[in-house]
Amino acid sequence: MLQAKGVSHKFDYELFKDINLQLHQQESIAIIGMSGSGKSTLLNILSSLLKPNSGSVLFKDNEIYKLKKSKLLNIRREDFGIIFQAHYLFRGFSAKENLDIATLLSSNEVDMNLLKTLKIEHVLTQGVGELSGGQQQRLSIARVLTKKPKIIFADEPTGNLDKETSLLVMDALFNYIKENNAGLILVTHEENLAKRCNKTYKVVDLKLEEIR
Ligand SMILES: Nc1ncnc2c1ncn2[C@@H]1O[C@H](COP(=O)(O)OP(=O)(O)OP(=O)(O)O)[C@@H](O)[C@H]1O
Repeated sequence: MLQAKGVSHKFDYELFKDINLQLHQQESIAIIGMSGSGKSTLLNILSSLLKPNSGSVLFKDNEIYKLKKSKLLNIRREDFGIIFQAHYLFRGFSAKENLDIATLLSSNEVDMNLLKTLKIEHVLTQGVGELSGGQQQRLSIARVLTKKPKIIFADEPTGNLDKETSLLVMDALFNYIKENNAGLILVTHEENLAKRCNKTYKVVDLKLEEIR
């Protein structure tokens, strides 16, 4: 479904050299590595947000950075679900209104079971500003999943959640990819989360090393 071929990238210094990766349907991949090793940058490259210096990223056999801007935007809007460390909810609107935006853009219904799994079904009428950080994080994840993306790119999705709530979120993500024939690429510092994925790669010396 998603493939990276010979991806290299540098900012002031070289971050990656000739990275190759494949994600299939119903598959989950964890990316781990030292702070500053380039995990978030790689996720940005894979998720259509940052064109690498060289190499290609293919989604369903199309080189995404060679597509017309409008096509790339469509993929980003419809097929890719990107969960950032910082969530971009609309403050001043209620939780439900934030979810409604996703249903309007995708014409999918909000999945009440998902909201229950994430334990946020009871906060729908509250304003975003009244929710705790963890509730906001889970609401932003519910909003991404409501779009029914084919691939979820998640950058430390459980970063500011306690252990129990992290489990809820990861259960929701793993259930989602199974039920929707989707894929997951997860950047995490937490080894126990990485272990739940089908494959784990570590960014070491400009390369991806598979950890078994
Ligand atoms: N837009 C940018 N311009 C210049 N340098 C950047 C840019 N984005 C990231 N970097 C640099 O690239 C390196 C890798 O950053 P990145 O955020 O990808 O690492 P990371 O492994 O995700 O780190 P962490 O685990 O701390 O979140 C860092 O040195 C960072 O300063």
